Amino acid sequence: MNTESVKRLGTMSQLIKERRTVRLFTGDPVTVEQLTELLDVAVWAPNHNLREPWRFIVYTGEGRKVFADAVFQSFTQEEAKKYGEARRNEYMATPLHLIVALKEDPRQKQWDEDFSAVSCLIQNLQLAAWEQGIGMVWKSNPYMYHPKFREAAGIQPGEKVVAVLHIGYPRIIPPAAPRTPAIEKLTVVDR
Ligand SMILES: Cc1cc2nc3c(=O)[nH]c(=O)nc-3n(C[C@H](O)[C@H](O)[C@H](O)COP(=O)(O)O)c2cc1C
Repeated sequence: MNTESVKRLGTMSQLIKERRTVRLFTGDPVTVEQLTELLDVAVWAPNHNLREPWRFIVYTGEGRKVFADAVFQSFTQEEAKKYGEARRNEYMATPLHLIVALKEDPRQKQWDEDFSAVSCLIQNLQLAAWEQGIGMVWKSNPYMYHPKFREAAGIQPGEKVVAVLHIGYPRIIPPAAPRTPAIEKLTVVDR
């Protein structure tokens, strides 16, 4: 599948099934304006009491160095030597890096609701982007929890990084990994 065939996708069901996580991007830019439009779709995610518990930080252009440096700061000396350079190059070649952060509520119920809402928002974003031929990978790397990464990336105390998303036009779209039919995980209670 290429970008053109992504654009031809028809129904919402098709869009959901055909979206793929993209890890390799072309050099074509995705602008902050494009991202903002997509986020303005994504924020229609359901969220309890309309708390809108999210915040976004995007790194683009030279700002990608800030992101790369933040990740680098979380590395041990050995890790930095092993893949520091490769990671920097990869980050500088990817159009956008987006952090989606959750404003953490100290109340458990609200925290759970808000985390769920942010997850809904992220999937909205992935689908809205895919409709435009834009791909991304949702990352959950250990550096997200590292104090040095958090500080260098601009994460505030009381914020949880829910996702780091690397965003761009797909260079390679991976084949779909099959899903287990829902019936196999469905318990029907009818009496
Ligand atoms: C919470 C979450 C964390 C993820 N973390 C990573 C990650 O760290 N690295 C990665 O390559 N993909 C990550 N993914 C993407 C999944 O690997 C991907 O969704 C899965 O392989 C299915 O592929 P698909 O999205 O193309 O259907 C993550 C997805 C989710 C929802």
